[in-house]
Amino acid sequence: MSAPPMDIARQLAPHVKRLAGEPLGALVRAGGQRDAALQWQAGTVTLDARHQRLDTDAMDALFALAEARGFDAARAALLSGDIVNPTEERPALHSALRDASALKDRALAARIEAARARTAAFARACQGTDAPGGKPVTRIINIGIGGSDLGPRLVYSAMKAFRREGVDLRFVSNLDPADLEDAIEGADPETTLVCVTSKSFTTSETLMNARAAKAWLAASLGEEAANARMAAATAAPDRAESFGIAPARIFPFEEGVGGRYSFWSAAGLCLEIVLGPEVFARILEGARQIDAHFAAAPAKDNLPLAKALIDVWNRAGRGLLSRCVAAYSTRLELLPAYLQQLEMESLGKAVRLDGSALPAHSGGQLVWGGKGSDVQHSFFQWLHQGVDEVPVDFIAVQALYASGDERAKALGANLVAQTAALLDGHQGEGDLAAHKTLPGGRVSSVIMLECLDPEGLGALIAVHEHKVFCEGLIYGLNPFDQWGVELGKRLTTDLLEGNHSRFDRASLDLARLFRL
Ligand SMILES: O=P(O)(O)OC[C@H]1O[C@](O)(CO)[C@@H](O)[C@@H]1O
Repeated sequence: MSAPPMDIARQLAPHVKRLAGEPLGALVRAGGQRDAALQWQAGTVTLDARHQRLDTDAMDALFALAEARGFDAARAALLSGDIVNPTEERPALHSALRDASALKDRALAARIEAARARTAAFARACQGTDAPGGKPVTRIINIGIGGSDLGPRLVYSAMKAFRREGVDLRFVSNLDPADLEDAIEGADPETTLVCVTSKSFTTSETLMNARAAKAWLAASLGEEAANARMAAATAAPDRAESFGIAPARIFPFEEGVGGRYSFWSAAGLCLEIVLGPEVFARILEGARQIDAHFAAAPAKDNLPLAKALIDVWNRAGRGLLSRCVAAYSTRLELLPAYLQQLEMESLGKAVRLDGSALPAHSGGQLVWGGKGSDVQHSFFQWLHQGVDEVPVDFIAVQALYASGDERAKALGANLVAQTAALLDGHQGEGDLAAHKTLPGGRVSSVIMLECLDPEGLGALIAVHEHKVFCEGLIYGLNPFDQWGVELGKRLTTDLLEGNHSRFDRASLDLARLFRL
């Protein structure tokens, strides 16, 4: 990561200028080498970027950026467990959680493997009379926020079809008491397990909710039995113990596991219980296959790198701030929210690792989106006829659309229709021609899974994790820290403790209304 900063926009400018004048439809229909150069495959995931305003020369220029930034060495450093998060002096261990064999630090690898065996054993115990309350767990409540919530939430929502019979998982993240009220609805405290998931075990939302959940358990079972139904997943086991959770039910993970990359670790404990260790292992295996592709594929064949470069092209080259993710699958409806944290917390930085400022129109994109085809009836109007161009990532599941169900087939047809409408637009006619015209020329990519099984889900998430790493590398920023979230936490504490001196009048008026 020590390569010097680059003026990405200047290097891409000749290609951006050359391609800006081309009608996108004509560029796409030219076919030839361009077709092959804009499609990638990694295991069961494919990326089709033929609807991007790109050609082979522009792609070559993008791959040259990756080479100039030392892609090969940076990738090796990530996967072998070197310090790739220098502002916190940590490695980034999410790939090692899938397969620790590439780690240089063998003691660390052994710890990761032992931690996995322990969570799997606990998950199995929860299925029978070895469960904390002596009866199989029927309700798991995961209490966590940010990465300690969004990962487990996405995976559970995507993998509902694989959950074990007789057990349900609910999530509590927000401080609104309604979160916990919903999570305990219909639950039997006797057979409920509360998993407190917090890397730091200092996050105030999580700790307050954990206290409230414990009080709910204690109200019907008493203090001791309530404690027995509390488990923790954390990188700070001492703090979890001080909180009152018994060491036997504290499942540690490494400091080098970032919060938004953490569900592969013990932070996925709630998933391992509700899905069973075997299904959880299959999710890891899908991710491991992408890790193997990312590790071995040459730059030009490397799907996560190619996706990163396409996003750099649109952001730094073409100046497009945001990217829309439209997942054409109900099971993947939480993917946009998950990617929002993964990408925006990782790449929402304005300084490079060397402390120099990033130029305008660079750094992470504003990521937003939703579930197709629903979003066609909400914000797609803006994508088709609004003033701004926004690249769209269509997330597709081949086996779903080809399943023979006529609704699923129509869902696939909707996806294809939208990519075509964005590309070609439509020339309106008659008096209202101007209103009925869609300009077209709007870019999109399709990221397709063969099938949304545990392996497919793991692969899809790992592709995005490595993509984010590559973008961080190209921009020269650290995708693994998140200092920007700290100030708000401190100010909240100030308000709750009555330290009002640094607040402005409007803020204090609000504080008074809220009785702070
Ligand atoms: O797991 P923890 O330490 O409770 O943190 C929760 C979340 O808070 C953040 O630190 C900041 O929002 C995220 O990075 C993290 O996922």
